[in-house]
Amino acid sequence: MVQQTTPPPDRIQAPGEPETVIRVRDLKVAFGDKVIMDGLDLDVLRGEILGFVGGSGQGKSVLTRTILGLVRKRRGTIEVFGEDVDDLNLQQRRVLERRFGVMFQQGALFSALTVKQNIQVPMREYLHLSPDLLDELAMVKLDLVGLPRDAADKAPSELSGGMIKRAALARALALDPEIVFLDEPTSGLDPIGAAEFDDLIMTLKQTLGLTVFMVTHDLDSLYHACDRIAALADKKVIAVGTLATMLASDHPWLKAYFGGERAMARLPAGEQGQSS
Ligand SMILES: Nc1ncnc2c1ncn2[C@@H]1O[C@H](COP(=O)(O)OP(=O)(O)OP(=O)(O)O)[C@@H](O)[C@H]1O
Repeated sequence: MVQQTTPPPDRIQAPGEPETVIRVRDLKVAFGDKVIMDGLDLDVLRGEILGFVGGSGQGKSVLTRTILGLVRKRRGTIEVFGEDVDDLNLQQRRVLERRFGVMFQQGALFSALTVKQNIQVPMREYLHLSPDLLDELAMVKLDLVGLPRDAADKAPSELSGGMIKRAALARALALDPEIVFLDEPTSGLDPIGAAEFDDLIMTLKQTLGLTVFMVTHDLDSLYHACDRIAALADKKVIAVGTLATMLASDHPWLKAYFGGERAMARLPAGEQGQSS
């Protein structure tokens, strides 16, 4: 007989409520005796763009790498698609990895490979396809991110900053992931290029149903592209919610971040009255 177990109250999903695709609880990460996170909780919901903010060196990239299994945690649980990652064997882990796409800071393309070959790196690792099919798939990914097809045979050094970001995104999308992790995707882009990149992410979210975990310092991205924002300070996620939630927070770091002159100047008109 199959034993029925009742999920704990915080796991029961009300009808119509978005699924939690990443669920982090009581996470502790440290390097030696330097504690980076302690008691961190975070939910990422299916189909959302979650903007992740925090001061420099607070651990945003480390959290991403911990969720990806690249940094070992000291304590806590990380569940992805409802599975505790600690319970997965090597094969299950590889299956899970295929559902992730990752775009590291500065694109991190292999400089000795062409754009097409870069996009094909994850495909070669996980799929067994003919060279022709690999080429066709790479072209589909180029189209998807709005790169011209003649970019395929170029070296990363021949691309503009904006094109490098798009190529890196194409590689992150190589395996048709369900969740993409973007580490400061618009850094180094001019405001027009950054806005175009945000539009691309929003379009991909709509058309592919992607869930996006985006570490960013870009206020415009936070205001215009993100469905929710999570803020990291004091080794924890101190607030999570819409921009209005951030603006209403009394936490000193959030007040300084979102209430500062630069942030206020960029605030969408509808939110202007939210912060004092
Ligand atoms: N492998 C490592 N070994 C030791 N310390 C590390 C390691 N990786 C990161 N750290 C430290 O962890 C802290 C958090 O780093 P992290 O790169 O996550 O910050 P961040 O919030 O992403 O910063 P930024 O916004 O500047 O990119 C830093 O103090 C960093 O020096």
